[in-house]
Amino acid sequence: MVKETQLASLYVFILVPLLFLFFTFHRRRRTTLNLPPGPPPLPIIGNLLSIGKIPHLSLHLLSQKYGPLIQLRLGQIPTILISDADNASEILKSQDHIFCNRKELATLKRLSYGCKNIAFSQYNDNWKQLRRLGTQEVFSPNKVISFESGRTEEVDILLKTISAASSGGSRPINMREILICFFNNVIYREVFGKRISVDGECWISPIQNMLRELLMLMNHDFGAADLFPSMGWIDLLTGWRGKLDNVFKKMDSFFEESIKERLLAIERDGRHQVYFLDTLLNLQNTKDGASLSFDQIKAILLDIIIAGTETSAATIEWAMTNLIRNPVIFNNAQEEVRRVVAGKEKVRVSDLQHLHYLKLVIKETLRLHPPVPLPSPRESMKDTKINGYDIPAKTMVFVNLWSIGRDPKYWKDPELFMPERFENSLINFKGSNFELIPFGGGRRICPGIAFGMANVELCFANLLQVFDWELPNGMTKEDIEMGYAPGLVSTKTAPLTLVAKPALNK
Ligand code: HEM
Repeated sequence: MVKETQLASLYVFILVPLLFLFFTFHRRRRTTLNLPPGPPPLPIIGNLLSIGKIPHLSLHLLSQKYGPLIQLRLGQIPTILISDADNASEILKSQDHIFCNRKELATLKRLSYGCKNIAFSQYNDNWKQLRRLGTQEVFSPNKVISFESGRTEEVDILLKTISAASSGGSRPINMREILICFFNNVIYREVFGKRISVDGECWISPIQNMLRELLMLMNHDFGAADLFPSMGWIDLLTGWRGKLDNVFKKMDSFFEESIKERLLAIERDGRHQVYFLDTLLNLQNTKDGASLSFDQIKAILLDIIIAGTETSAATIEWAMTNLIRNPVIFNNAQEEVRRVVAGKEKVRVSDLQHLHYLKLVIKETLRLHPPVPLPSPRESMKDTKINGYDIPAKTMVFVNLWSIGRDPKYWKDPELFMPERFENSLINFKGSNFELIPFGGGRRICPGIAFGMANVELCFANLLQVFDWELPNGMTKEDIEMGYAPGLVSTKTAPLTLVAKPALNK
């Protein structure tokens, strides 16, 4: 057995000098590097206080002061922040092969079966396999088309729910609640082949509460293990780890139950439509050996549910907010929908291709209010340079999509809501124009753009066709608050409340 005195000498004569050499070398290396500018970090916590409650706003202010490429230290993690299109293009296009890794965060790892999903996986074989299968089998254009009738039915239920909730235009309705409920039902139907709730009951369903808890934890509220990897035990003391375990267990048993139910339903009634879950289960035993594990399947279900619901609901809530604040634009959009639909009661999928102005309204909404203003951070996979600055390997990278959409270098009057700015413009949001990247870019660009837009456009067009919208009595457009609530998905501090009257001029 090693004696205590031997251990003490080992510590004093070997470990201490080694640690000293490590830190001296590390510091010297960092000081000889040409690092980007940035606010001076505080001891231990670094620039953590700069993140604030609404990270995309606080970080935007920092970029106004220090520039579009900033260096920060969040706890122990060296970080850079990108806030303009030129640097974003460098990260997401020219050097995408170096920056397409996701930073592994303990919080997200716990919730995603050890990063076995697409969104939080590092750039490794797991991600490559899932992304390939996802693009070919799950998010493909054929799948978008195959859900057309379910999507249409859900829109019809939504319109009835709004009519009932507003009692012919006499009661204001909470747009956020109703939209989140709608998108949950659409996504659940597409995933499991069933609705999540009976009409109007979304907010009291335990599943809905579980999802809200999940999203709150995925907000950029880091656990200690994320920022001080050597001190992850703090999360046990603060109760953070317990909270994660608790939500994870609820989510996992919800997935297990839903999968069991689906398998039973197939056995009982046969399979009339191939839902997302069916596609994933079929990929469990493929001949080419690219089989999915059960954990990977549940992790992808998580991807679809968290990525597909609140993002789409936020897009329409912001679009309606912008319209109600700009009556002329509202009128133009509504007039177009009613002209194209010409006498029909509702907008159908085939009408959407003719709704040119409506699409400009959505594009302008995504520019001003990207639903994911600060996507989950990337990590550099090796030492590199951007604009002459050194970026060491393992640097965490944030790209502020909110700042990019409002950069006066690219956008005239960036704070104004002007869909016409896209008239005769070739700029699209599919990842090739870096001044407009609400879905991100490069290898990790959102694979659900077509799904998201199919649901958003049909729902939004019908809201404009079927109802006339007003602010509740006594409220003017100046009273609409435009502040942001904390959260990974950007929403207004207070939900938009509107009165829906059955349309007169259809
Ligand atoms: C308006 C709706 C949506 C918006 C604004 C949006 C936005 C985004 C953004 C900004 C990212 C991060 C990209 C990056 O890191 O560069 C992302 C990733 C992702 N999105 Fe979406 N999304 C939407 C809808 C959807 C839908 C409907 C689905 C699935 C059905 C989906 C699935 C995903 C997945 C799986 C990823 C992770 C991709 C990866 O890391 O490889 N999204 N999304």
